[in-house]
Amino acid sequence: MTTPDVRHRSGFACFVGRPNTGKSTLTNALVGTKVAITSSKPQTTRHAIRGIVQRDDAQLIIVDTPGLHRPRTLLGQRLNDVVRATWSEVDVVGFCVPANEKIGPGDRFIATELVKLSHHTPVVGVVTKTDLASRQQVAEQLVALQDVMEFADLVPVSAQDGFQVDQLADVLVSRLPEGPRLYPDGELTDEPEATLIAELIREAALEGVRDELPHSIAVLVEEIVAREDRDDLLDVYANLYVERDSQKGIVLGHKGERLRTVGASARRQIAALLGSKIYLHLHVKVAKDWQRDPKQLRRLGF
Ligand SMILES: Nc1nc2c(ncn2[C@@H]2O[C@H](COP(=O)(O)OP(=O)(O)OP(=O)(O)O)[C@@H](O)[C@H]2O)c(=O)[nH]1
Repeated sequence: MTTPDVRHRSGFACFVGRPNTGKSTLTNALVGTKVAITSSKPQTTRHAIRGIVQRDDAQLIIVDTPGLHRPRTLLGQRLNDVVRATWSEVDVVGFCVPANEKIGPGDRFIATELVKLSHHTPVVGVVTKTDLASRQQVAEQLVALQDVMEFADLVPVSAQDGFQVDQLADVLVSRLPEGPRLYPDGELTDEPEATLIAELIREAALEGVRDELPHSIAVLVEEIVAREDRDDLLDVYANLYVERDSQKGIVLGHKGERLRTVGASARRQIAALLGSKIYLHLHVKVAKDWQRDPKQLRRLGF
């Protein structure tokens, strides 16, 4: 229960950083196993919700961002625009740098971008994977990180052994505005995995084409099976349904390139969700006017 002298806070956070810096693992450590059903997300964010930290005094919603890349193509630039838009929509950003790796050009590139928004969105420096470094190394990394940009706060954590995970939650929560829960309790879910996976794929597929295909994509996970003779690999079979042939083209992209990107992005998230390597078999199908056909709708899980 919220005590009268502590005001309830709620809002959004995202973690940014080079690939492999521990963002997903940290999100999972903060959130536990509860995942939000993104189809019921509040209108305040257009981005995939990775999880919700639910406390008596706060609700912290962690959203996902695709990685920021040095743009080489127009698509790369567009993607980066999406990333920046997300960063400026959240209440607090966590910039993740692992304790056991030297800060490099990739980190500095991200920092240059973060500095631009740090006057209106607080950026917390997060030194991750502290269990892989000595105390001395962690201390040095904190100092080195401070040289990269000015942070609202600095927190070393290990998602692996739980070191300072609660403290990080406190720091992030302290940066949220006062406000009521954005999700009622009931919307945190232990949804069947297939529903969550379908939602992750749908979100990935909508990224960047939401305006063109706002409500025209549905995803059905047909099967999740363990690969024979392997205990570390799951095959996930999913179909992505659109209403018209023209929409199929949009989803596939030139020579199927867009679908491959969508698949790769969804695969990473599904792997994080299931804690296993996965192979995603993703196919696009046209289900004519599925939004108006109750039979189709039921089949697609609506
Ligand atoms: N020892 C240790 N390993 C960690 C920790 N956090 C993450 N890892 C490992 O580091 C690797 C990358 O972690 P992820 O959470 O996937 O990193 P990410 O930043 O989300 O990666 P991308 O999705 O590629 O951007 C995985 O093998 C994790 O198991 C930690 O606190 N300690």
